[in-house]
Amino acid sequence: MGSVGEIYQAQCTQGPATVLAIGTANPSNCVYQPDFPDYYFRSTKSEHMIELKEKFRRICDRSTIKKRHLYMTEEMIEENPEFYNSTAPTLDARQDIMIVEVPKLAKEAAIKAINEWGQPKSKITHIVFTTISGVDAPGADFQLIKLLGLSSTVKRVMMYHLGCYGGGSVLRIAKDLAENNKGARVLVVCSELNSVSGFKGPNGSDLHTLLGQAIFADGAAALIVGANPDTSIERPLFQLFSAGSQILPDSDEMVEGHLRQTGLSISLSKDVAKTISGNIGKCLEEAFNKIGVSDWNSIFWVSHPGGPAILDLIEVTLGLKEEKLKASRKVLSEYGNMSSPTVMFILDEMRKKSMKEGKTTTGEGFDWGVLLGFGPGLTVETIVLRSIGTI
Ligand SMILES: CC(=O)CC(=O)SCCNC(=O)CCNC(=O)[C@H](O)C(C)(C)COP(=O)(O)OP(=O)(O)OC[C@H]1O[C@@H](n2cnc3c(N)ncnc32)[C@H](O)[C@@H]1OP(=O)(O)O
Repeated sequence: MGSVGEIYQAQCTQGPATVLAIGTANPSNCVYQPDFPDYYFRSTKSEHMIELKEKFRRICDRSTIKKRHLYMTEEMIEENPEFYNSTAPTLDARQDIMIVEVPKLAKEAAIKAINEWGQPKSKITHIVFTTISGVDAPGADFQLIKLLGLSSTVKRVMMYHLGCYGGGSVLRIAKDLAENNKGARVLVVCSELNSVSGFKGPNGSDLHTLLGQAIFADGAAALIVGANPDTSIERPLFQLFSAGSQILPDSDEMVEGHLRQTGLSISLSKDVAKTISGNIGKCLEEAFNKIGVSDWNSIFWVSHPGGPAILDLIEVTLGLKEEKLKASRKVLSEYGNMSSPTVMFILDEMRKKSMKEGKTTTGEGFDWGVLLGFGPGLTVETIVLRSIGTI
């Protein structure tokens, strides 16, 4: 038997944690943004709100979103008129859907990630799960273990109600778990049904909700994360080199998500883009200082899009070349703002595009990259990524 110190050391790994697979999933109902103002005002019996519909059309047109996947179909909305009555107590009905459907969508994404990883699911040792779509006990992490048939000894971290920065938070936690537990393989999951949690009818005195109906969407993503990959059977995609988290000054009320009897009520200040872009340089400097990187065009970018105004202002403020935020803009355009899983869809797009275009690394040919999660707080999660050579 070894000394206590040796036994302790044997439990740890040589990092860094590495992404070994990515899977994504969306509900089958797909809505096209140019059709959505008609769809939304028709299904909520609000066609008489002509001016508000025109404003909504302007927001949809400016959103740069082409299509989104929404669990709530037009038929469901028509069959549940209380969902678009902004004063009806609908939380129970919303919870009944989300408690079942959030883990189900997560399962679809997780199966794809596990299949890509190619290892038996009995090797999964931990789950880190986030959603802002409903709360329950035992939680969505527990339900996912049952749905996938994972071991009852899987160690769980469930983070409810983080919002859009959650995609960064789960990676930060998974990194620590993978690097401090030898042999750990962490299933990292974000699953969101924003169309159920926050669906409301149009109301001229609640423009934040109106904006939310134009940009938020549904989706789930799952990653397998582990340190010391066995490259004879596992394929590394990105290393999670370091992780930081920051609350931005004077921004407490800029993005809020309050769970009410009427569903999730979101507020989105018009200053969000200005505040994020004004602070992002400092977050990057702190993250990359030790590595000696200060040219933000020399790294690859996986940024939560929020909305086009946020990406536009980050681009201008940091002097980024147009191609830097291309993967973020593509996911925004094809899927909308899915909240927490959006950054993982962008990571997936990044490695697939890099491979397809014959780039030398999974990060568009660059060695270093950044994954940014933004959300209520305002909170910024900054994950420094290291790409993997493709040759
Ligand atoms: C980032 C996080 O913290 C986490 C999240 O992801 S939460 C979501 C964050 N995303 C946002 O807050 C959206 C950011 N905003 C945008 O991307 C864009 O402003 C937009 C797509 C909404 C509109 O595009 P734009 O180029 O700014 O067009 P613009 O003509 O100025 O605005 C269109 C309409 O939207 C309205 N609008 C813009 N921002 C608004 C807001 N925060 N609340 C209410 N209305 C808003 C404008 O008043 C305007 O109305 P009119 O046409 O009647 O004047």
